[in-house]
Amino acid sequence: MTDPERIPSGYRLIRSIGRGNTSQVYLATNQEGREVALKLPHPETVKVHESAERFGNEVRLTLKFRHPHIVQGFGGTPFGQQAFLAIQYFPLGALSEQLVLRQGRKLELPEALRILADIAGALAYLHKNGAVHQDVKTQNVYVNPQGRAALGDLGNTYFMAQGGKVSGSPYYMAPEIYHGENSSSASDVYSLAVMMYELLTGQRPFSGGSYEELMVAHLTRFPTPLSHLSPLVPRPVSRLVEQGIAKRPQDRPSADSLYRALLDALGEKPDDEEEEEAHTPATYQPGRHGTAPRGATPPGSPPATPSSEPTKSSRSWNPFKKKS
Ligand SMILES: Nc1ncnc2c1ncn2[C@@H]1O[C@H](COP(=O)(O)OP(=O)(O)OP(=O)(O)O)[C@@H](O)[C@H]1O
Repeated sequence: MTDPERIPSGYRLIRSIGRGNTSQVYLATNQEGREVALKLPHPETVKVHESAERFGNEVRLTLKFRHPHIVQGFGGTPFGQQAFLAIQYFPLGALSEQLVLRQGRKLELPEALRILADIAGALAYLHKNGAVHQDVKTQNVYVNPQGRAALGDLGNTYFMAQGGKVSGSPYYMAPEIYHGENSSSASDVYSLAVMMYELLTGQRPFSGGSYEELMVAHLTRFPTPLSHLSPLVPRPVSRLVEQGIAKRPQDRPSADSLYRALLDALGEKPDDEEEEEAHTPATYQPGRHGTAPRGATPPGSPPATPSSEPTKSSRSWNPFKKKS
């Protein structure tokens, strides 16, 4: 039973819709009567510095970014006993849950291309703004009943200007992360390419029954080429997926080139108009957020050091500064 004192003012709980490691999620209505997914951190989350920081990070970044394919934030409080995050509600839940309900039946090709184009677009937008998501996977993708997708869970997202971080989920994590090196936009591309392979073929490129087995798979194995398993996937897309899961980050394409190839496969052009620049330019202040490695951090993770040049926007934009 939720302590009524923890329900943010103006919100009305309808029912519980999910429980994650960090928070309990409710379907609720907000002040305007809009249905939202309301995330309330578990009491343990707010007590432990690392997890409280991660939740706070998710709140602040979700409220800062504006993109049609990033789960929209409507309101939130990052820290303290009253911490919460109200976001866009997706009645079908996470894509991973939809895939389970389909009992292994793979998505139709246009459906998969649509979802992947939306997520690649969201990722290209984050990268353009100097951010790395660090946890691209089907559990963090939400698809609405019209088949349009949004990328969620910005809890591990960080700005390249703040220095590299090490985190991810074992099925999707890039070889360099297993090596204990810093993540970068190329590590996100790897995770996206793994998800593309999964959605376009109906099977994951790398499998294993334990963290160690998965590590060996990501570091040493080369999966069956996507074009062999799904010959109907347009060749430029399957080629980019194969490049996206390259072992070396420098051999991978950009999220933007994946986005463009996916749009091309759908017969569409990039609509730059639909993007809004991330807002609230402010002075960059490193060090506020500590990324919480999520169960998969290799031992001996290095200290955070800059992994790439900050982009223009990441230098001038501080996500942690309160809106004035
Ligand atoms: N926007 C949403 N719309 C509908 N259902 C959602 C939404 N966000 C979360 N859920 C449901 O709640 C569950 C838990 O959410 P999530 O995984 O984001 O929890 P978390 O504790 O914040 O994250 P993590 O487990 O990664 O720390 C999801 O699996 C999904 O079923």
